[in-house]
Amino acid sequence: MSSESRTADGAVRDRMAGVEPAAGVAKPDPILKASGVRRSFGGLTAVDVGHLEVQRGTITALIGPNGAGKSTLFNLLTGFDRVDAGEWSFEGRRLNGLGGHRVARQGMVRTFQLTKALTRLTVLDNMLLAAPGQSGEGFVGSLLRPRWRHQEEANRERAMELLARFKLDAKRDDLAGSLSGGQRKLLEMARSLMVNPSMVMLDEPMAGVNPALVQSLLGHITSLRDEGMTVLFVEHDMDVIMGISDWIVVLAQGSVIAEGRPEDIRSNQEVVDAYLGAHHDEPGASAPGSGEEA
Ligand SMILES: Nc1ncnc2c1ncn2[C@@H]1O[C@H](COP(=O)(O)OP(=O)(O)OP(=O)(O)O)[C@@H](O)[C@H]1O
Repeated sequence: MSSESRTADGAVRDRMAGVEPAAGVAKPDPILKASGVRRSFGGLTAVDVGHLEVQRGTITALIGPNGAGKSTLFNLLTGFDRVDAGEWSFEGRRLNGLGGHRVARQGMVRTFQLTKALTRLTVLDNMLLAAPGQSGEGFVGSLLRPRWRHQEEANRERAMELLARFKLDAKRDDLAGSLSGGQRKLLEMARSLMVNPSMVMLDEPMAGVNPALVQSLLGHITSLRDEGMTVLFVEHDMDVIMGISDWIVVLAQGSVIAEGRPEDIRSNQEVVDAYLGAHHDEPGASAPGSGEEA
């Protein structure tokens, strides 16, 4: 770990010092706040979150058993699904009713459990499609061409920078469909950074990734935090969760049942009973339902 990273870790710990490990607890400087967020599918309540705050500049893990509502909560907060009730704000701005693209423009982006890379486009085109203000070029576009050309050049430069950072620059002209599962995850992460977000939400970034790339992905996630971004991620692998998270939020049956630092969560009997079970002490063990593919 670099000394820069140690400093960032320390800074995060200082900011979280004194925060009670309790479900719904207020944070000193929350970037995201949600209250009373509910979503049902027929008779099933998938999400029912009383209150949740995410501290700026942290890596926060959202964990819980299969069907706990983690992906649904991600979808709701990022404008990919509609709440039945509740409200939430990002950087103090209410996000209710905004669709995914508008949420991303506010600085909060997400990746998907199943990567959304467009397999028949090149790696570079996938990046460019995620660029801000990307709307295709119609008749009006052709009139505005000079201004757009400048924007396009800036987007291309940013895309190449990010591809280099994620070691995908040599693959820029390959079809995204030819990438391995792990490389697609890297592409997904790189794409999400095209809009210069202040918060990234990663839905199972390690699922289906071989162990060598897991290390690389972990390094990238830590770097995002060390550069000041806030990371909220869903993950099943307990080693990853305990090793990388500054804070952990536990969801069960749609509600937050516990929050805290990794050591708080490890010793929380309710969480152990509800989720971790016998798995939490076994090195390399994944929690139930991790669905690991590689
Ligand atoms: N579009 C939908 N229609 C009906 N039920 C849904 C829909 N989306 C999610 N659900 C249900 O809502 C509950 C929460 O699902 P969700 O996918 O959010 O859980 P999760 O915690 O992300 O699970 P996993 O760890 O398996 O990905 C589940 O019971 C699921 O079957």
